[in-house]
Amino acid sequence: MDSKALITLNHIDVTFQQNQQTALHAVKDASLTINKGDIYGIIGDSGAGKSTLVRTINLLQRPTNGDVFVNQQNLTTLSAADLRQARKKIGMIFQHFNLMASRTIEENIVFSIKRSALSKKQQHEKAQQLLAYVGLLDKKDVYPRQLSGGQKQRVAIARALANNPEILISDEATSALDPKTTNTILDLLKRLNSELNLTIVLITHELSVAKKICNKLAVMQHGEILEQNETLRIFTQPQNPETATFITQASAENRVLQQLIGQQTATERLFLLTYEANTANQTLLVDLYQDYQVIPKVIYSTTEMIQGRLITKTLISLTENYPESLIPALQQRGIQIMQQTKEA
Ligand SMILES: Nc1ncnc2c1ncn2[C@@H]1O[C@H](COP(=O)(O)OP(=O)(O)OP(=O)(O)O)[C@@H](O)[C@H]1O
Repeated sequence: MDSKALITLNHIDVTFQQNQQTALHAVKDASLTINKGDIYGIIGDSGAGKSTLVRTINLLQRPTNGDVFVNQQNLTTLSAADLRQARKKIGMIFQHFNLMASRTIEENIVFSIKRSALSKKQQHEKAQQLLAYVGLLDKKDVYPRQLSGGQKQRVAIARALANNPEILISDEATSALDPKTTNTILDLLKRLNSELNLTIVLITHELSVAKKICNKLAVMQHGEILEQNETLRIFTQPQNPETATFITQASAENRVLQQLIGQQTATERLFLLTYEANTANQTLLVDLYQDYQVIPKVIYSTTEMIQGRLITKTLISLTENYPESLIPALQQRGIQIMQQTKEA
């Protein structure tokens, strides 16, 4: 086993028996490795199996088949008492915060360490330190209903940290928040990762979240992991055509693209190019003219930051008689190129 690996999921299957005749295969033969210090994103459509797979990491969901290793320890073979100990090292936050409405913010945090070796006084000191860390010490005596969504998620994060976890699982933790609050929570998660060396496993259906903080991604579809790689690679050079289709369809600009593609005439061919906006690529369109005497029409172009790198997406139109060797030549330059056709 890889010695840097903190979490290894080995050939995980999860099947839900729906009735005597039918079973739903929610996760199919999924294997992945998460290293210490990763912010590892799991992306994919609704129902792809993301939550089910991630819930096997702390055995909230027992796999039907396969092994779960955390710190080289196979959790599936542990006794109930050892599993309880192992789970303490894995904190979790959720979309709907899951705070206890009848307890104050401080009591919510104390509750999760009430069986620890700490004295009552130490438990309260710890809760207050954690609230200070997430910037909410002044709210320690209020109840969850008196907080905004972003503040509730900060409390949930403080609570998840109370047992000094090595791993934090975030299941759509920003999905109920507005974009500005989402950014503050993502900044906080990044801080936990760099200051506390916390490994984060993050489920999201928002590609912008994955682009902003994940260093690695696994893409799931119909229970299977289609592809796993560094975030930049997934968005710029996906190896699996279904990954490429998923990230294009799930992207914010897809509607605009579909509209433009719908206006395509019979004699033109549209291609979506994705590439790093570096000096070599600044002359891309001029190079196409010089090398192939084609003049691509630029229909749409956008640039965004992924993992600190500027990535450009450009929709170009070529006349139908473009030279075929142009496509492999672009791919050789590290440019991802996808032909776009009108949806049936
Ligand atoms: N406890 C369960 N019993 C039966 N079926 C389940 C159970 N949990 C999940 N499923 C089914 O397994 C499949 C995968 O669900 P899962 O929640 O893992 O997907 P997801 O990718 O996290 O989706 P979403 O983003 O909508 O939460 C779905 O078809 C879901 O209905």
